[in-house]
Amino acid sequence: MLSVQQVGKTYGTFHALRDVTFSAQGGEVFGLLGPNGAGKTTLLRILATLLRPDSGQAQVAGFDITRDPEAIRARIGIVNGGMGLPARLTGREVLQSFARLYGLTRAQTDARITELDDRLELGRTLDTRAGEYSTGMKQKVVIARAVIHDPPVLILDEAASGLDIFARRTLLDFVQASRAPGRLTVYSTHVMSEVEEVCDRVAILHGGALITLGTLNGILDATGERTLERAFFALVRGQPTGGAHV
Ligand SMILES: Nc1ncnc2c1ncn2[C@@H]1O[C@H](COP(=O)(O)OP(=O)(O)OP(=O)(O)O)[C@@H](O)[C@H]1O
Repeated sequence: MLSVQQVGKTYGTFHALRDVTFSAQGGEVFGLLGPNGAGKTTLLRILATLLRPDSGQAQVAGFDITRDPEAIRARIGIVNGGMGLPARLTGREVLQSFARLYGLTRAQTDARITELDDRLELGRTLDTRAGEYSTGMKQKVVIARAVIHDPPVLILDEAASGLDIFARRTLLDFVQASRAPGRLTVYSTHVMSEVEEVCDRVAILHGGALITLGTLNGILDATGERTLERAFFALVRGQPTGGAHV
């Protein structure tokens, strides 16, 4: 479902990603964990075909990021921090316009909106203009928009950031319930407890390098620590603190 081979990216002389290699399968919620600046967003932008790597290769949903970016864009949904909504449109209108872009019929769109209303508790967001949304309402519609076409690969980049506990709970429950054969969610965050709760496996990025990959229990066993946070500090001890300059 997702395969990354020796991907590297530099910004000028700064190594944001170096030699990152891993794969993730359908049926999993795959965590990407790392502190600010670790390279998570850079990696996710490469996987979403929004940014080209300087080196290495990657395939998403069976397609190559360099050769078939359009095929990948049709098969992924992405949520990242900077996404806005048109203030004058209601949530329903936002979802309907994206559904049209993806070629859904009116009946398919209505059925999908009903399903997402149920799963994401969209409620009154559907008929309220986006300009009047709270942060939580906005993020729910942004997530619904990302999955309106029912993509096999969902990429969430710090999707719980800024949400209150109710909206955060809805999001984490949605991610849990999205786990299904042939479907992959990539869940990127710097919040360890979110990884502990929803991810089947996690890759930890630090200074642009992948420093470990495994199940939560596997990482705890390997480091002899009791929590992911303690394991993280054990793993980064002695490593450079940021992407190095060449
Ligand atoms: N366009 C850019 N030009 C120069 N440096 C950049 C650019 N984009 C990102 N960087 C740098 O690359 C590094 C990795 O950034 P990235 O956004 O991928 O990290 P991140 O793990 O997503 O962190 P955060 O959670 O803070 O977004 C950071 O040091 C950042 O300052």
